[in-house]
Amino acid sequence: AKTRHFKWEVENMFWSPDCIENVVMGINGQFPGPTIGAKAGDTIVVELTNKLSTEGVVIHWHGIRQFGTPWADGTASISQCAINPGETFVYRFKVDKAGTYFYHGHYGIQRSAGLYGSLIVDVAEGEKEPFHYDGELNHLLSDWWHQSMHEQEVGLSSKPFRWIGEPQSLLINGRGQFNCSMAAQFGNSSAKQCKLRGNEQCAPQIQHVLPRRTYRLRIASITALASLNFAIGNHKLVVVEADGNYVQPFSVDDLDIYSGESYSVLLTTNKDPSKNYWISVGVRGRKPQTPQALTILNYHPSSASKLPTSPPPITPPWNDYNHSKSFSNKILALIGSPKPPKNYDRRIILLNTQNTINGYKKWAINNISLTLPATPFLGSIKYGLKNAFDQRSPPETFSNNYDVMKPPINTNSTYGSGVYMFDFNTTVDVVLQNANALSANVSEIHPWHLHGHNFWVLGYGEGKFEEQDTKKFNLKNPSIRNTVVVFPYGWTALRFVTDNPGVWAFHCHIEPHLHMGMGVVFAEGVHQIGRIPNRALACGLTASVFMNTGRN
Ligand SMILES: O=C1O[C@H]([C@@H](O)CO)C(O)=C1O
Repeated sequence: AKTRHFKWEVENMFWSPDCIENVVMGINGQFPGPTIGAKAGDTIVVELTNKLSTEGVVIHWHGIRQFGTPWADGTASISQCAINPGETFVYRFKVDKAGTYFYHGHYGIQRSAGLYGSLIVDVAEGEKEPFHYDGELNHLLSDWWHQSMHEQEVGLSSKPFRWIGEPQSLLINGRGQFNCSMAAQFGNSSAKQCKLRGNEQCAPQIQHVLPRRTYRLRIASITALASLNFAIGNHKLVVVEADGNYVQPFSVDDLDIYSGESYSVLLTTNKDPSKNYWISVGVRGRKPQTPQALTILNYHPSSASKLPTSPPPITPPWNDYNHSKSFSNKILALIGSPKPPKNYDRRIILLNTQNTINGYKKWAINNISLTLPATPFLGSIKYGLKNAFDQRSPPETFSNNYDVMKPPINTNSTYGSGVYMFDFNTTVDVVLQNANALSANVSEIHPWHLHGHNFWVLGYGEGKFEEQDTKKFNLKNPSIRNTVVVFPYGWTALRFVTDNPGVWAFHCHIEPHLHMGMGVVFAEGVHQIGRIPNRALACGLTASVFMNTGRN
């Protein structure tokens, strides 16, 4: 195993992700940030210098569990203090599991500013994947607004509330076309045909393939809001990996991907090699106002500038949830994958609701809207600093007479920063319960992401979760993931083992929703954690501890 060293500088810079110039948060002058490639067992060292000059920064390594390094999880207020302008923080962690991962900002809504990139972990030297491929192609998917991150944030925190709206563009590897369409000549767009030379920042990255080969397509979604559908014209996709875990292979025409998820699919280049084919990405789950993102699958030796001969694949209708559910239900663990424990030690039911607090629009979990404290939980729990956050345990469930199918009768909610404290090495079941939002007949999609862990997806259901639903839990071959969707008016059940000492965020991966309070904090085994680097905790009340004792 190797140690891979990187020196990164985070800075704001002018960039044209969708052919319109904006400001993006880049790394070393690049947007998206550099792709990290590694092998399972390697140690990654990123010396991150904040060159933003007016705000702090942190980076979360999404899908990396941080066994033994909980201070490197990159969550401001949870695992570390934000890195101040001019300061450098060293992230050092092991990538123990092969898979398709990514990294992104986890402070304020910096992910919406474009602070993200890919992290790809191959199997260790001498090891083999359980499938064969000749080459691989990476697709990091995101959504993009012309309004700046700061304008978006102020809108979300204002009274009256100003919603960010739907994205202006979808980006594939940081590239989209706002004022033109690659497929305008096929008549399904009001935009004019793109006349790109190819060297523009917004020019699509053409994916080049050889005929009669098998490719591994890595697809990851780092969107701030949009749920996406990925398809390639005339080609089937065989799903083999989800969030760094192997799945029982199955074939689809298109796949839904929610923010925070990743997949690998196998593509066989067995179509007419004298043609090129569309790679398309469209919006699902919210009424779209954003055109499809397009790029081209270019078969050798066809010219890369040759457009496909037919229109791009049609994205399934945004509200065809049966299509989405059918896809989710097909995702099962590869035979031989670790199975969940048969029983759980503790079950928490988390109801998500849209609420108001003093007229501000928020999201709440069991009627508590998460606010992050000034002192990172990792330090305040370890040092027993009781003034640092709410000491009361957050509720384990919600009122039995709450009607999840109707808007809340009382929209009021409260702020909170309590922590679910779990006994070490126990089995926890979480049931995510969706509900009607503030407006009647609206319930939204929420992809939930757990830090520090993978979990088993035991099942999905409609309406309110009932005890008898546990009979339908899949304990035989549930998929293993770190992000899972909760469908409108439905519930999702998952199970995990508290085997990783640390403090871990569990939250909706929609960036504005997390910012509006849609998350909870889990902690386990914090007292077993050894020395935490001072740099991680040199803020808030933990800074005072260091000043008084001279050491951590
Ligand atoms: O959090 C959200 O707020 C808006 C809407 O509910 C109120 O404007 C929306 O679509 C969200 O997802």
